Amino acid sequence: MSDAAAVPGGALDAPIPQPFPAHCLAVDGLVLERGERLLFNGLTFSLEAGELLQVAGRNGAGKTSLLRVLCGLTRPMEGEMTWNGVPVRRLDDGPGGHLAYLGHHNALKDELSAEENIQSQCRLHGCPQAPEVVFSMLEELGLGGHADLPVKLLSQGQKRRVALARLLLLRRPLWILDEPFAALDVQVIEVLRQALEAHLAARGMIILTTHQAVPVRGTQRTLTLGTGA
Ligand SMILES: Nc1ncnc2c1ncn2[C@@H]1O[C@H](COP(=O)(O)OP(=O)(O)OP(=O)(O)O)[C@@H](O)[C@H]1O
Repeated sequence: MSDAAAVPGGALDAPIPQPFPAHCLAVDGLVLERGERLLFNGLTFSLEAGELLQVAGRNGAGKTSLLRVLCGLTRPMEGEMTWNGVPVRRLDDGPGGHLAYLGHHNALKDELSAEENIQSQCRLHGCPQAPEVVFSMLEELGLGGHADLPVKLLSQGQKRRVALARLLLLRRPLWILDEPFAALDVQVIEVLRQALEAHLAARGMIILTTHQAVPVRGTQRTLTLGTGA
């Protein structure tokens, strides 16, 4: 099935979501070694409500590794993170947490449909959604006719769209996204671009890696790894 299947209007018509409270994240003095390579040493940055941080750097510079540290999937040798001034070991993505993470893998269960994948994850994260809300989001992302199929039957780009629909419905203030534009056709790139802008406008925060410029209005900063940071 063509990944260029229609996205109605090619745009997400959803209004800007209810604003989040003004959170802030501070990262101080992170040190990480991988396979005997020092990827970063004393890495320090902060992020305020409504800001986007693009993590840049050449292949192998440590971008994915940094996102994994932020999500608590990899433990740094040294360093501290605070969320609203309170030290945290990891940015919680469990029920009641503040984080939604979209990595290289979509983390979908192959045997479940798009709708079931999203419903189960939303319930697990403590924000159950009405079926019509899920279907409407899938429709926005051009998956209206595919909501009931096991996701193993979807193309790579369609699976990525399901993962994006889940991200948009999880309602978390901090999005951590690893190469979110990869495997998307131009129409869904536009949907994602608008979703990122709406998230920032609602005082959400975004940390993402991408090898392209981020075509999003709003406060953006760049953190380039592999420069002795
Ligand atoms: N589990 C691991 N064990 C050993 N080395 C690892 C591990 N995971 C990553 N690395 C190494 O850490 C370095 C940084 O990898 P990482 O995936 O963070 O880079 P990246 O900047 O995201 O790269 P790309 O742009 O290619 O996605 C690489 O040299 C990689 O081989």
